[in-house]
Amino acid sequence: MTARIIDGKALAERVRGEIAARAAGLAARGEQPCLAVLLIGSDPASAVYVRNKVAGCEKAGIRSLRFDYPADAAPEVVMAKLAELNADPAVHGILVQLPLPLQFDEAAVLEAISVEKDVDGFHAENVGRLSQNQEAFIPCTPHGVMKMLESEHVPLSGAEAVVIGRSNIVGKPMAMLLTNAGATVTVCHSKTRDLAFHTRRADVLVAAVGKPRFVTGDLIKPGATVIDVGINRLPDGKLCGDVDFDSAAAVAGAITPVPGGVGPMTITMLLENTVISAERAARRKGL
Ligand SMILES: NC(=O)C1=CN([C@@H]2O[C@H](COP(=O)(O)OP(=O)(O)OC[C@H]3O[C@@H](n4cnc5c(N)ncnc54)[C@H](OP(=O)(O)O)[C@@H]3O)[C@@H](O)[C@H]2O)C=CC1
Ligand SMILES: Nc1nc(=O)c2c([nH]1)NC[C@@H]1CN(c3ccc(C(=O)N[C@@H](CCC(=O)O)C(=O)O)cc3)C=[N+]21
Repeated sequence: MTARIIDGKALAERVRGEIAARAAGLAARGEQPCLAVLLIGSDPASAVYVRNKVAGCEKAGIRSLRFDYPADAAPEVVMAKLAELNADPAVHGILVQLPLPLQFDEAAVLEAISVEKDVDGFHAENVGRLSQNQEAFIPCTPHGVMKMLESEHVPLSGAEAVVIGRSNIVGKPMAMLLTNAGATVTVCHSKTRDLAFHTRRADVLVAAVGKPRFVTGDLIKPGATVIDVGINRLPDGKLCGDVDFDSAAAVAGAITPVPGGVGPMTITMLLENTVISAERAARRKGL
């Protein structure tokens, strides 16, 4: 068996077309969507992602503001900028690229972003809303995964879903969304005693581990849908996922590639959240 490849890039293109149309409609009413991105430090991977986000905005007709700070920036300076952006009615979304340098209290920075502009969905209030299945900004990576599962008509109600990884930005919100969709969810992590026992039962397996080619074919149930969130840069400069693509594709029913899978959908969901925020602002102003 060879797995069907889930083309995240193609889906992202399609969804971005719809987002661009909504952005154009907003601009015509005088409310052009605008995303502010803050990058602190000079991590090369973060710089690439931020560049991709800004480019994605531009193509969709979303204005972007970029603020770069040195790695030794004072937290007060960044907090003051966040306060300014919170108060700026022309700004609809604010994103602080993670990870942050050590002098920053990450939770405090995320809390300092206004809930209405928290297009990453990392503010505690949005996290709480998601856990209660209330309307909230949903973190972009797991949201993108849900869109991919939806577009592939992968049944989730009653399905066994296994997420490897329990981070705040991927694993936990992923588990929450799958739970809300009716799956029976198991969250695995570095302390999990028998990983294969869990993963081999998964109809839907999401890998967010941060280890290149960690999930091999022998961990996968035949016919399962495998979602590879991992982005790992190999010594030769090539990008690879957390899933060993070749051995996995021989067992799985469907699989996402890296690159061209979850990554492009992550940025798409960021653009969508920014447009949603701008639509709410326009409605408040009666536009
Ligand atoms: N495509 C995209 O848009 C995005 C991709 N990523 C990528 O996804 C991956 C995960 O990101 P992120 O969640 O931020 O990473 P983290 O490092 O925060 O989390 C990794 C998780 O994997 C678990 N883990 C580590 N080793 C093992 C192991 N041997 N067995 C089982 N579980 C293990 C950790 O467990 P423990 O908690 O016990 O330490 C942790 O929960 C990375 O490759 C990252 O680059 C991230 C964000 C967006
Ligand atoms: N506040 C915050 N929000 C984030 O959403 C966030 C973050 N911090 N920190 C880091 C992770 C990582 N992340 C990615 C986004 C796009 C691609 C992406 O576009 N990937 C392309 C390839 C990119 C390349 O060529 O390097 C692909 O998979 O096809 C990858 C990873 C968002 N993150």
